[in-house]
Amino acid sequence: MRILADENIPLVDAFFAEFGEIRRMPGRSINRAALEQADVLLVRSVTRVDRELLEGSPVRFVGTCTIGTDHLDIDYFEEAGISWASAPGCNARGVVDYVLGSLLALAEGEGAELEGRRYGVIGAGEVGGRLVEVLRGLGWDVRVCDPPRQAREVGEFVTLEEILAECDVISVHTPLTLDGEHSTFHLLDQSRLEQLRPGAWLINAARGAVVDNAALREQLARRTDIQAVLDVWEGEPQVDVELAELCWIATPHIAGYSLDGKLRGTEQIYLAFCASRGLEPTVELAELMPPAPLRGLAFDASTKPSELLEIICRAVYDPRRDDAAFRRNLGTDEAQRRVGFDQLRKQYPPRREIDSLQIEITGGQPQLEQIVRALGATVKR
Ligand SMILES: NC(=O)c1ccc[n+]([C@@H]2O[C@H](COP(=O)([O-])OP(=O)(O)OC[C@H]3O[C@@H](n4cnc5c(N)ncnc54)[C@H](O)[C@@H]3O)[C@@H](O)[C@H]2O)c1
Ligand SMILES: O=C(O)[C@H](O)[C@H](O)COP(=O)(O)O
Repeated sequence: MRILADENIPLVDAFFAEFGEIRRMPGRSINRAALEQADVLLVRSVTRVDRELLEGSPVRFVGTCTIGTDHLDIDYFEEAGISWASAPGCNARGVVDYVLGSLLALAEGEGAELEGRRYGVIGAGEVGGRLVEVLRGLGWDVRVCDPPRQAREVGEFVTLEEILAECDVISVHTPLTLDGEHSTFHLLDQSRLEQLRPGAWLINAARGAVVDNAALREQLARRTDIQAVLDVWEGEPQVDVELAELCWIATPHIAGYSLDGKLRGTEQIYLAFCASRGLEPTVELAELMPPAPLRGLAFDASTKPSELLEIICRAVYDPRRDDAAFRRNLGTDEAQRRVGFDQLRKQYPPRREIDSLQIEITGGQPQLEQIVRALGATVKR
């Protein structure tokens, strides 16, 4: 079997070498010619995989080691009988850690208290659902807008208009969809952005085009009270420099780039591939995952709740590090900025996830232990 893989898929050899010869390429360079000799195509989000790319090729399995599927033409795969798989939820925790780190940075910069604000989560699936759980676990006031879920389940959902009118912090976690009843292309367009509350914070770590970037740039330029955190950009790797400069945190689509999340993405595609061929999986991620450099932290009962939250989150990940690197790249010329965007992602330093930490609180303290549990970490006894 001939496998063509994006060069940025980690552990591709460990999981796929037993099935045949693996060829690697930059994801943005994968083309029809490269696929003439491929039965299996493994991609990330930067490769558009559709009829134009695949028609006439021997490819019979497409796996994307990502949560998002907006770069795949799934209707075409089904019409052409091509098996496919994505990696739902693989890096959702990394995005939650990114949002927490961004909230801490915003709170510090704006001199605001996080617990006094009202949170609106738009799209409560793998990422948004976990985020809601964490924020509510911290005892914060959270509203959820998810019309597709609302149509299927009983739950406490609100409309997008209510989120805009009532929430001080809005975090967007929908897929990018271009059509259908709940299409999300420019879900936050000019008229909705105009409805942001005074002092609102907007976070988008979903897909760039869910927020109208030009309209957001205009809002941020006009209203100095609102703040934005953007990890994803319309037209990336191209970035609207003026918009990026107006953001509180700006990063090159790395919110979900925890090492754990990336490796789980490869594992999930391996498992899906085995299932599609009726094969018994033989490789286990647990045996390949390197130990985390930071296993645990210890506090005493005098620690303030806000300090505990800040120390735990920042010990694992602080998005200001990625923001600083991203801004250095903004200063280069346009061609270099696009290359730099991809390079920052390709050379991303290993980052682990908050929920792998063991936290000891000597003397016990129920409020502190509740924060640890809300973050998904373990209280060490
Ligand atoms: N920045 C990153 O590194 C990164 C990492 C992981 C995922 N993502 C992106 O985050 C997004 C969410 O991922 P996920 O795994 O949670 O997806 P998911 O499919 O599990 O959840 C998406 C949720 O959005 C809801 N939704 C759909 N249309 C909506 C609408 N119009 N209004 C409100 N809600 C709507 C769905 O019902 C669903 O519950 C995707 O766009 C994904 O590509 C980005
Ligand atoms: O959809 C996802 O899983 C994320 O957006 C993921 O972080 C994308 O990473 P990429 O495939 O672009 O490396």
